[in-house]
Amino acid sequence: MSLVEISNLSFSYGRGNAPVIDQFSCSIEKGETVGIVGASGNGKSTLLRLIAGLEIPAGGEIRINGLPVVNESTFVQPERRGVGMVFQDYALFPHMCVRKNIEFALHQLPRKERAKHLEEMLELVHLTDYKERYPHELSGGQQQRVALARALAQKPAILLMDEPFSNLDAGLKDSIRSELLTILKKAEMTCLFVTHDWEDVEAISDRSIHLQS
Ligand SMILES: Nc1ncnc2c1ncn2[C@@H]1O[C@H](COP(=O)(O)OP(=O)(O)OP(=O)(O)O)[C@@H](O)[C@H]1O
Repeated sequence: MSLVEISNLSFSYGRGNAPVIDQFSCSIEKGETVGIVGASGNGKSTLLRLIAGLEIPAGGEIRINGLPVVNESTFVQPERRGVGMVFQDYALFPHMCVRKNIEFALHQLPRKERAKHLEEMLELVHLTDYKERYPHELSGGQQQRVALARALAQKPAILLMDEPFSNLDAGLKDSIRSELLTILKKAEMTCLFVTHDWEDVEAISDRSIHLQS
């Protein structure tokens, strides 16, 4: 069974506008890292938002772990889908230190478990020594790792990442890509990410999906 199954998904921004996603279908296996590529504006970010539950499709179905999260009669709220999302700008809370940014994702755990899980996440992304720093005191790559830790902390079934490397300079990209690959494989994570860059696809994905406009 595929972890994510998308069938005949359609979506447009506003009634009467041309569809951004038109009868799109694909499936993703557990543990796979899949890159979504395609021309600018052809709906890559929208597809991630639909899977996360941040947009409602006009038609079609998305199943996660065999259960429908959206179809004509079902809509499962984003926080109940088992989806972690890393946004293009990382969306860290600027007034919270690294520790608090990650703890935010752990609020439903009992205090003791929360502390243990926080330490595990910090170790995974190599930021144990940075936990009291604020986002503006971190490099782009370190901010990306905080966003990743926050998304992974919720133990999502699938991790969605929108242009995860776009804010990094060329020098950082190589090392961050290989670090990310190690983290994903260590966590046995299923991951779907959007990119413009074929080098990202070659570096970290098992395969790619070309989204046609
Ligand atoms: N909130 C919105 N309201 C109206 N139209 C939107 C909205 N968000 C995106 N669009 C339009 O929908 C289309 C798909 O946008 P989307 O961001 O999914 O594309 P993308 O493939 O991720 O683009 P890029 O590669 O440039 O980031 C674009 O034409 C965009 O202008």
